[in-house]
Amino acid sequence: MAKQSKLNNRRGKPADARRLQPTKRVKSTAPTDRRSAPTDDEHADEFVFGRHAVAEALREEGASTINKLFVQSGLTSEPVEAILASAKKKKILVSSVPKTKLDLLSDGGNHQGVLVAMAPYAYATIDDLFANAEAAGQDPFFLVLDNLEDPHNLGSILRTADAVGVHGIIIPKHRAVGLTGTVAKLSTGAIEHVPVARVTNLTSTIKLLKDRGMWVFGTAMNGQDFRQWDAHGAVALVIGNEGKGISPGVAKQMDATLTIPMVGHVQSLNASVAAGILMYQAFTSREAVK
Ligand SMILES: C[S@@+](CC[C@H](N)C(=O)[O-])C[C@H]1O[C@@H](n2cnc3c(N)ncnc32)[C@H](O)[C@@H]1O
Repeated sequence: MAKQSKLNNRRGKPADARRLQPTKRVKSTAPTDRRSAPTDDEHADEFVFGRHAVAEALREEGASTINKLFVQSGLTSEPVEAILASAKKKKILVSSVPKTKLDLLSDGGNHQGVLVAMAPYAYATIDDLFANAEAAGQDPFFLVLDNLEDPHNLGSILRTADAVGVHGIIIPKHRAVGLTGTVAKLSTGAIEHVPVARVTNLTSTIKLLKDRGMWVFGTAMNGQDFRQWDAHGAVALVIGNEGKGISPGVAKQMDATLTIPMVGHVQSLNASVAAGILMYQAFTSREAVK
């Protein structure tokens, strides 16, 4: 693709070379109160509950490991206010829920009106992703997942991403599936090798990637045939939500849009299938000698 030479000119300076992989959390902040979750509710599979345990978890862990704080609706007391202030300081999402929800998530435990959902894997930063590429001695190859909701899709995408040497995946913090136990299982170990960064605003993160010299490719039904895609250079591939596709704000940031041609009766492919096909096109073209 002609644009590739432009891409190479725009390439930014990579961050410091430090290989980074998502680390499985082993430290328990509240051994007596932590239990496995009964479901994949709220994209986490471990919960810490009870005022003391939650306060301690908030003190020791950051937004990279705590997915969300749940507080019983209408509960106001000094310890709860302190917990809320601590969550706000660490930019952790807070959700006000009925007591029955906390009863369910804590499996009938003594939650005292507060519970935090913990990510089973720590998230990386954008700098970590660049450092991962640099450590591999390669131009960065990232995936951006625009509000994927299905853990099966994220697990499957991680698995293919590992296979083709993706240096990192970027997901939004809100309204999207994160690194859960289900995702880890479906990734068949790939979650250990592909760093995932979780960001507050995908649009501004994509602007930042472009400022750092990346060429950003969207995916939709009205783009260029993906078989022409030469993914040499620093590239990010954006995959859209299962129902809505790529959101309008993110779509505006794309340097080009790729389409996998379809001749059948359905309107689009499953997100992880499309991601797999596109990742392999990137892999094949990046491997090819120019
Ligand atoms: C199930 S599709 C979303 C369909 C959505 N209704 C739309 O109009 O975009 C989920 C994502 O998979 C990718 N995708 C699916 N089929 C594709 C195709 N034929 N070409 C390119 N990307 C595709 C895109 O990233 C899309 O946003």
